[in-house]
Amino acid sequence: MGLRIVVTADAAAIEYKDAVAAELEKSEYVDSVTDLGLHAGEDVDYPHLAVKGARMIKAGEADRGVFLCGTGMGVAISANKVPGIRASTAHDSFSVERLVLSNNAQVLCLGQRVIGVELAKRLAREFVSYTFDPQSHSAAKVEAIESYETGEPEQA
Ligand SMILES: O=C[C@H](O)[C@H](O)COP(=O)(O)O
Repeated sequence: MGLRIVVTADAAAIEYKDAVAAELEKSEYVDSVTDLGLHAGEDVDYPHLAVKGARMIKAGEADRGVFLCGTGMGVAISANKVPGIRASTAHDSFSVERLVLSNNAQVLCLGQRVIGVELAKRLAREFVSYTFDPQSHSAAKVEAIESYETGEPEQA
C-alpha cells in the first residue's frame, strides 16, 4: 500500500506546492495526495497551515507531509509543535535520505525562495521512496526524541 501524502504551502510557495503535488501523484510510492492549499488568492499564515497538516498525520489521516513556505523553515518550526511530528527543512538529497532513515521524519519542508523547482520535485520524490527501519541503529535515538515529549525525559 502506498503513502497518503498531505501538502500545504503559504502564499510564498503555492507554485512549488502545486508542482510537488503533481510530481507525487505520479510516484509509485504514493496512493493519494491531499492538498490543504493555499490556492491562488488565499492568504493564511504558514503556522496554521503547517499545524493543520501535522495534525492530519498525527490523527492517522495521512502518512507523510511535504510542507512549503518561502524558506521551508517556518513550516518546519510550526509542524514540530505537534507532538509526535518530526519535520525539517532539507534541501539536498543526502539530508532527505537521513530525514527518513535517521530521524523517521514524517514531514519534509521546502522553501520556494531557496531552491529551484526541479530540485524541489526531486527531493519530494526521494522523500517518499524511503522507509524508516525500526530495527536500525537510529531507532533508539528517535525514541529518545519522543521521550522528551512526554514530560518525563529518559535522560536529561
Ligand atoms: O519561514 C517563513 C516563510 O519563509 C514564509 O513564507 C515567509 O515568512 P515572512 O513573510 O515572515 O518572511
